[in-house]
Amino acid sequence: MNQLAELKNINKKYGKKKVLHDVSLTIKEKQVIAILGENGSGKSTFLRIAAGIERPDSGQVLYAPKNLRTGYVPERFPKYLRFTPDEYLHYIGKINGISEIILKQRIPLLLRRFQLDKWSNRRINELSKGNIQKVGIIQAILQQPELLILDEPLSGLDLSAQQELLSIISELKEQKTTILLTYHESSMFEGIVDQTYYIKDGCLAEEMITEKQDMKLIEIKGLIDIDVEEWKEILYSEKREDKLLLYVSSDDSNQILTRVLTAGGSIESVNSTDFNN
Ligand SMILES: Nc1ncnc2c1ncn2[C@@H]1O[C@H](COP(=O)(O)OP(=O)(O)OP(=O)(O)O)[C@@H](O)[C@H]1O
Repeated sequence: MNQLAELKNINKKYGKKKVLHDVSLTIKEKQVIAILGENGSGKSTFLRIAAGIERPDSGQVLYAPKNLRTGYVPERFPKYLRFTPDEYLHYIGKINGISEIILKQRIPLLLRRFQLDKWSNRRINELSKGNIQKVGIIQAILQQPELLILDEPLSGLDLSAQQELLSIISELKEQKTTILLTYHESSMFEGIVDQTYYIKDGCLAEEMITEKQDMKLIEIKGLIDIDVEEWKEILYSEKREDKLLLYVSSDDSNQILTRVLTAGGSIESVNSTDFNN
């Protein structure tokens, strides 16, 4: 397998906060690599540096070939764009030097593949979160990137949009696109990811333990004034519309359920899940 990119001895600080400490990673072609870690551990920073969008304080990002085509989808794709998906994708395509003839073929095909064709003349700011996320992915794959970087691509989407996006990501893998991504919905990516790394205390380590924690996913509503996310037992939390999704170890779930009820919240559902941490 040929080497596609290499991040060498990357260091990054924000103010006094050291986020990445001497991090190195080799990305080989046709691999799907996951970068996992707790909230705030530096995953997005690492992905932005790998995409060439952010500069490290020291260290090198080397691509082979030098003009490697990279596509990057941020965790939050801008939702206030007043373009239609069609206009926006033409604009991005032109910036990337793709000819009008190719864009006229490729954009309608991608819009159809992502089931966005019926929305292609609506403005992006009028679309649902899932459809905006799909526009974000199309802009990244429009130039057929050799390296696709996805920052929490499923975050904030409902289950059917998540499954649809997952099948598109699997398809890209089958087409031999190299993918670097981060996510929290680990069980959904089983079978897609080839290698997993964790960022902890600024350092990157390859997955050592494949043992999964027995986890519960708790959906709650109605705890507006309490900062539940500060509860130390919560491994990961996510706001989704009016609900809050909490991932906790099964051992802690009863304690968390009691605390939610005591604080006046309502429990919408409790499900078993897995989550590599
Ligand atoms: N532009 C920035 N300016 C200042 N601090 C930043 C900036 N970007 C990130 N940080 C800080 O760097 C740390 C790492 O942030 P980053 O977004 O990379 O983490 P993450 O692992 O992606 O988190 P999450 O899982 O919550 O998305 C955090 O403490 C964050 O507040």
